[in-house]
Amino acid sequence: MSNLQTVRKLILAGATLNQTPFDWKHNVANIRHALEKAKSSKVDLLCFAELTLTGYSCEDVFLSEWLAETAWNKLLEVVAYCDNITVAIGLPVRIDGKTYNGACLIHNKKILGITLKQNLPKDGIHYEPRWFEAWKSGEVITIERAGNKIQVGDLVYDVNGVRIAFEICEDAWVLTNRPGERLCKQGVDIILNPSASHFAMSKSNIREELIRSSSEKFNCTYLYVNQLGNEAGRIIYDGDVILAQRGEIKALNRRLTFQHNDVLYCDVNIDDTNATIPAIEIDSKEKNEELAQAVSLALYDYLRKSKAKGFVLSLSGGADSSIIATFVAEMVRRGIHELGAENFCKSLGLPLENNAKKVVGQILTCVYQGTKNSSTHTLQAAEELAKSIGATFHHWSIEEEVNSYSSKIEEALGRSLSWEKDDIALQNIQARSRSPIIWMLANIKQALLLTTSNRSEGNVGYATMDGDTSGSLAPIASLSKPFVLQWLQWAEQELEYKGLSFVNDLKPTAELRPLERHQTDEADLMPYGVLEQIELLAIKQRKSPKEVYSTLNNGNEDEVLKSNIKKFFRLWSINQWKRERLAPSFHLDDLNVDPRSWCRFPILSGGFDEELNTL
Ligand SMILES: Nc1ncnc2c1ncn2[C@@H]1O[C@H](COP(=O)(O)OP(=O)(O)OC[C@H]2O[C@@H]([n+]3cccc(C(=O)O)c3)[C@H](O)[C@@H]2O)[C@@H](O)[C@H]1O
Ligand SMILES: Nc1ncnc2c1ncn2[C@@H]1O[C@H](COP(=O)(O)OP(=O)(O)OP(=O)(O)O)[C@@H](O)[C@H]1O
Ligand SMILES: NC(=O)CC[C@H](N)C(=O)O
Repeated sequence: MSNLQTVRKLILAGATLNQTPFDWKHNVANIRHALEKAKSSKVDLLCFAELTLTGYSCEDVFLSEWLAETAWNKLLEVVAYCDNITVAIGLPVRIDGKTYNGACLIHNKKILGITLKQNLPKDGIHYEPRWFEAWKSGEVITIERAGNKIQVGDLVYDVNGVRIAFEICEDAWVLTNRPGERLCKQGVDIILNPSASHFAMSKSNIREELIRSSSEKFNCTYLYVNQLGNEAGRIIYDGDVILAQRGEIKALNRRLTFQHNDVLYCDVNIDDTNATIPAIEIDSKEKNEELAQAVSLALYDYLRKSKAKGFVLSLSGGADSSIIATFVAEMVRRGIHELGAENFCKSLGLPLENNAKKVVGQILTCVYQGTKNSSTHTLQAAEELAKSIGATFHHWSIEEEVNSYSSKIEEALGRSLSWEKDDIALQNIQARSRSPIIWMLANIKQALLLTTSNRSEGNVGYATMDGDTSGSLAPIASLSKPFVLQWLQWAEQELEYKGLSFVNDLKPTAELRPLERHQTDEADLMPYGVLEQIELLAIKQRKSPKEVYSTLNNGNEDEVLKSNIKKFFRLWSINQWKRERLAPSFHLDDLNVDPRSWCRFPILSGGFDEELNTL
């Protein structure tokens, strides 16, 4: 930053990295790679995301002594690469048996200090207070590491006449106690915000507006850098780098890249912001498009990080399994487009293949598993879709297995089973008979079995445990059925998956009862639109049954609505155990029912009995 004193111009950069919890070799190499890029572009100040060294999602390992100790040693390795550059890098810091979430500022191979996060997120999917202590605003202490004294806490740094400070992720989202409020009074020029902010549909605009308005409010240059990709299984980070000056976005990258890292540079003038050279890349905020990109990246990261050889899917030709097959095809298309066929195949341990459809054939195996209750329409829909995307497709009947189980039970009970008496059991045995054989295929192929559970059925337990819930990854468990249905229409048109036309012509049905009974999901449950409305009020807005009713009934008595609300709350309560057993799922929507990331509810409860009786 040699010329800072006089003109206060500098090249600012943000580096978003796809890290993995305590994968030291990869994480440090990735940091180094981004650093080299920045140095060769003569960057003066480079900011990485929150907890970049360890990864954001080390969970209870953050409570150990060894993680912070190793992170410190890795930090020293990174410091040694920081010649002629100022670098901000996130890591956990352990002081007196407590862990803090820190951002270290390094200038020309010297540690200037470590800022500690003051506001810890505890809402939605965030559980930071379990692992970290919040730092008190205004406090600074000195710690010793290997004989060196280091300032930590609430710091403002002066680097060649430019005043730099931090807000660490949630520090910017809180309504009170924002560090920025105090920093702007101290005349800070640049606020750096290293973040780990999860993807949720339509959240990106909110994030950008937060950064823009922060730069205006604090009259400063504000640089925000998010984590990238599916770091640890469930949560996807957008990987956005946003630079704003005094109320104007000056630099923005395209989110959700398949690359390991993305460095965005901007020629910044601190005093005359009109002289800053904007660097704005095109990034789509359209909900269906951003979802396609996020799920594609999530599947890609999950596959390469789990080192599995591909995916196996029980493909019924219905919406849920078909959207998942389409997502896998889309992951291949986007991955090849961005990385090139060679890098894409290499990163997944696949033989080189330039044709995207053939790559899908290597990665995805789909099986239609019919019974006498399956229709030719669903078989055709499954087969046409699989063929159109290039997936490997098998078709077999599980009638023999279903009959074998049923006749053994009949013999043991000494009576015949009937649809009148044994409806649910006769449905479930079909769903369960599909499971052992498809798991066997997954074992043989060393592949991951994808389960097709969606959020609407998760709400009410409309799935057979260890039947259609079988699998080790649930890509759409946070998506509602209405969203799935409209996305498929969009994908047929906009992404040109013409093979979806048969799928899009069908009505959701489990096909578990005899065909002449014309089973449909909505007849079994309630219209999906109604279910979604009740869910929004009952789960996201946490309203009581009475409040849900009074919000939806438009002032009129509505017995059907009452009965649907009762059904929802009853089924919701008795099926918590099923949600506890769902396979790990991607967090795609901030209304999510995954008890291990978003929504906690007792497994055993009063089930709203009293509240429902007063409806
Ligand atoms: N609190 C609790 N804690 C632990 N376990 C509990 C429990 N309550 C019941 N259970 C156990 O759960 C069992 C019942 O669960 P489960 O066997 O899954 O079956 P269940 O939930 O009774 O029935 C499955 C429902 O899903 C529908 N389904 C199935 C398959 C596919 C589709 C589709 O849309 O394609 C729909 C089907 O029409 C039916 O309405 C009980 O037999 C009991 O053993
Ligand atoms: N005939 C079948 N062949 C293969 N898998 C099946 C078959 N029927 C059901 N399944 C599996 O069970 C899952 C659950 O069925 P469900 O009906 O909920 O979903 P879907 O058939 O994909 O979509 P929709 O509900 O819109 O018909 C399917 O996604 C699929 O994985
Ligand atoms: N890592 C964090 O502090 C997350 C903060 C914030 N709630 C977000 O979702 O972006």
